[in-house]
Amino acid sequence: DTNAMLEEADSLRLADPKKAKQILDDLDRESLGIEEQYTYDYITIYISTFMEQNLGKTIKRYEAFIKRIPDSPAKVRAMTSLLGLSAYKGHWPRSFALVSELTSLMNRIDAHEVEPDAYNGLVLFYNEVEQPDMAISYAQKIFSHPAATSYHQCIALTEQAFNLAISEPAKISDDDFYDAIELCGAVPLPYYVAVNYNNLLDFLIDKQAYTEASLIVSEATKHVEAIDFKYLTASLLLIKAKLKVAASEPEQAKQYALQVLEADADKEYRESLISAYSILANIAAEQQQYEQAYEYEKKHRELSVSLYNQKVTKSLAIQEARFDLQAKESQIDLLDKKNQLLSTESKLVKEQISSMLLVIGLALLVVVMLLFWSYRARKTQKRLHYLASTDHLTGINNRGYFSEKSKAILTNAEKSESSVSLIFIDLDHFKTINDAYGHKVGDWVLVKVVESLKALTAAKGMQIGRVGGEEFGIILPDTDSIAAKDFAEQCRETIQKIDTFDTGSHFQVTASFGIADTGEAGYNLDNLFSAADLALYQSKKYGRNRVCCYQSDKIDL
Ligand SMILES: Nc1nc2c(ncn2[C@@H]2O[C@H](COP(=O)(O)OP(=O)(O)OP(=O)(O)O)[C@@H](O)[C@H]2O)c(=O)[nH]1
Repeated sequence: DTNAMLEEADSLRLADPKKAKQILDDLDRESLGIEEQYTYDYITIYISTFMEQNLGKTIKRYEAFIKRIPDSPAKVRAMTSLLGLSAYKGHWPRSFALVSELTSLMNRIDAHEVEPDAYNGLVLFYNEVEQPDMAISYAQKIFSHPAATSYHQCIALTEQAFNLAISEPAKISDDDFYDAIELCGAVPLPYYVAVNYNNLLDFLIDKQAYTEASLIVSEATKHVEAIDFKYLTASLLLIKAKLKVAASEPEQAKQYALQVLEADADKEYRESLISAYSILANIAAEQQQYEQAYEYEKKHRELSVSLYNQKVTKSLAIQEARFDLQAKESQIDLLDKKNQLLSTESKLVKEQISSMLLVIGLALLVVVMLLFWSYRARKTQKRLHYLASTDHLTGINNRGYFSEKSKAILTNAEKSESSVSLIFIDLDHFKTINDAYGHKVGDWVLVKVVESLKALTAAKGMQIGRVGGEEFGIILPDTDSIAAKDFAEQCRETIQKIDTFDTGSHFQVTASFGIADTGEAGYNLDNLFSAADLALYQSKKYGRNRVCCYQSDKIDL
């Protein structure tokens, strides 16, 4: 199973890099999933750190890898390893930038499984740059992290105890170190067990608990010797020397101090050396070996100055890197704020536009509604006018409106001194039709008569109206009674020809006509109406179905 092989290589990468490499070589990288390929590449670079012993090259590989791959857990791991190497190399600007990139990457993605590794990396980094508070805060993230193993917990406990001993010694006790020793022993991480013993001894000596310290020295020696790491050996020897000084055993103190010088012949761990020279100088002075004391004191001073310079250089570089990063971050912050401002502004503009559109929309709606209302009002007005002016049954003007129109025609005619004629038409024996065939047939006759009259009056400027139940009027502009009489005859004949077949009965429809013109009756409407009425009366009187004209002296038959 390729994934199981990859996991095995991963777990062996620190303990047995050669074996891990062997496993990777046996693996077909292309057969892995994309995330697994990233892990494969990460382990390859990680192993190369040990195999090639060329940190510069490894760092370049990590940088290229980080650039190449997308946000992923493997990227978190690579950045964590790179952070360790960069700090070790004293590349402070890059280290601080990496810390910020790493923490933001972890916020962006779900890197749950690899987070404890990253936190460990951050703890060690803040240790290195002497920011104990930050180291402690990341250690605490590990304690509560569900993916943290006892490996992570061991490192976190060790670093927390170490940093608390520096920043807040009142807050911790021997137990904190013993907890770390127990946990690291169970993993097992013998290196960290030894580190914790040394740290505990330093802590005890700092608070002058010499007896307590003496009791665990032999146990500590066992663990430190098992590791065989120069730095640890030198610090433990120094601890022993300090204890002998405290126990007023200068000869033994001197022996241990001299062993420190031997253990760190390359002068790599100057802090132990400096303290050892200081102890040696004091003892020599007490023993009145002043020349010797002077020599030790000289070495002590030299190393102190050199360490001090080294520390100052490092601290300055760290400060500068932190300052640069802060400056960059505040620049980015400023840019962010500017962008936020811009986006708020554009949002505001958008909102203004949309509220303007809303206002325009509302205005349009109001206009449309007003138009609609006025349209409705006009329609209603028209309808009311129609209802007020029209006869329901026949659809022609009713008496009132017919009179109005006639009046207007007369007024105009009077101005132009032209003739106007009025014809009154009254159906004959209509009551008999109603009585004999029913009211509905009577209605049918009325409609039929109007239809025939309308056909005759159409397009001649004449107006027709229903002036009574079975009585109609026609007003004829520019027409004298002679022409009107001809027209009336036409009407009379048309009515007479109405075929009542559709009613289911056969009967004759006739009408009587009365005509008056302005030449005889004048332009007064009432007079004209009365004159036409009179002529109509004459038609009825002389046998119906005929046309009579009004003449001021006589009625023309
Ligand atoms: N079916 C119907 N009958 C109507 C309508 N309006 C009036 N009438 C009838 O018309 C008849 C008019 O009768 P009269 O005034 O006595 O006149 P006539 O029977 O036509 O006799 P003459 O006019 O003398 O020839 C009445 O019976 C009215 O009820 C209507 O809208 N429909």
